[in-house]
Amino acid sequence: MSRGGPALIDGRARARALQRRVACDVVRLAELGVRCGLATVLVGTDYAAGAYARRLERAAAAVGIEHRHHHLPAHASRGEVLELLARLGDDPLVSGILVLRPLPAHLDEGELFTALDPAKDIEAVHPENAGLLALGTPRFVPSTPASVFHLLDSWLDEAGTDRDAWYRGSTVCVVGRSNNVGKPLISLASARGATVVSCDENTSRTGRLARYTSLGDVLVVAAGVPGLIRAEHVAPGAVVLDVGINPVPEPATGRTRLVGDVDPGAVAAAWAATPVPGGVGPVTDVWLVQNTVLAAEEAAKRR
Ligand SMILES: Nc1nc(=O)c2c([nH]1)NC[C@@H]1CN(c3ccc(C(=O)N[C@@H](CCC(=O)O)C(=O)O)cc3)C=[N+]21
Repeated sequence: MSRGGPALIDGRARARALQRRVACDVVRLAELGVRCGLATVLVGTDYAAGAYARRLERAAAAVGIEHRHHHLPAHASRGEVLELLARLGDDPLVSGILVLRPLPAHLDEGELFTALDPAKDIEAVHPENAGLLALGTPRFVPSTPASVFHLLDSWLDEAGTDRDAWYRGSTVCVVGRSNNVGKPLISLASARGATVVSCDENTSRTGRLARYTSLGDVLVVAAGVPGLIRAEHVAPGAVVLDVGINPVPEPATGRTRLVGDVDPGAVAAAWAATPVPGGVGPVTDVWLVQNTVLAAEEAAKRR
């Protein structure tokens, strides 16, 4: 390569390849009389959540599965949301349910997640599914952390590495410890036999972030802080995966632009890195649809 710098891991191309596979699965299941349906639930008007619901709408259509979006007002009561979740749980045409985040402050996220039918909980937020994932025996792998490892696994395969041996000899550093991304990433890295380092905002606040991130042969950043990771945080030859999608205003044009948690200059000495946009993000919607198809297949086996 003449350009220098790291190889870019193309999330859009990998998302398209995954989408083709899922579309074939949908056809195969339809021939067996199995139908797949995704239900998304949005309470209120969060912009990012609404935008993600529209992405999922397109992802569902692209593989030929049903999608129904349920939009409740921001003041919807706990009882109204629970009633909707129960109805979706009973609906045989719904195989997967996604409750968009963030929820309005008056709703208890944990209570709603626990009310989901675990067999339809395609983001693994129900305690049973979160527990299975932590034990290393997941029913569903949640889409964002799954996408990170899908990109990483496929990158290692294309590079001709013995993936299992490589993970066992490597350190994966995860920045961010959210329930939906950081914690499942720790479980997935552990399941591959990697040495795992977990940092959160306290590591950064107390000035120790670079000390730990520079240990990572893999550095995954899911902090939601634009440009948090700079060159001094990245080990030469590392693979860097950026989960951040931060909207920042462009004063020149008056528009907003998406930037990651990794400063573009940070990865100059890395082996490979995911861009934002076009890295982890595009794989997530296809993965979620794949989980919806998997849920339908499992439900059919039980009947
Ligand atoms: N329960 C729940 N699960 C979520 O996963 C969830 C959520 N709630 N609430 C909203 C956020 C937001 N989110 C995005 C995922 C992918 C892109 C994405 O693919 N972005 C493109 C760029 C799109 C553009 O350029 O506008 C990219 O990264 O290349 C964006 C946003 C998932 N979220």
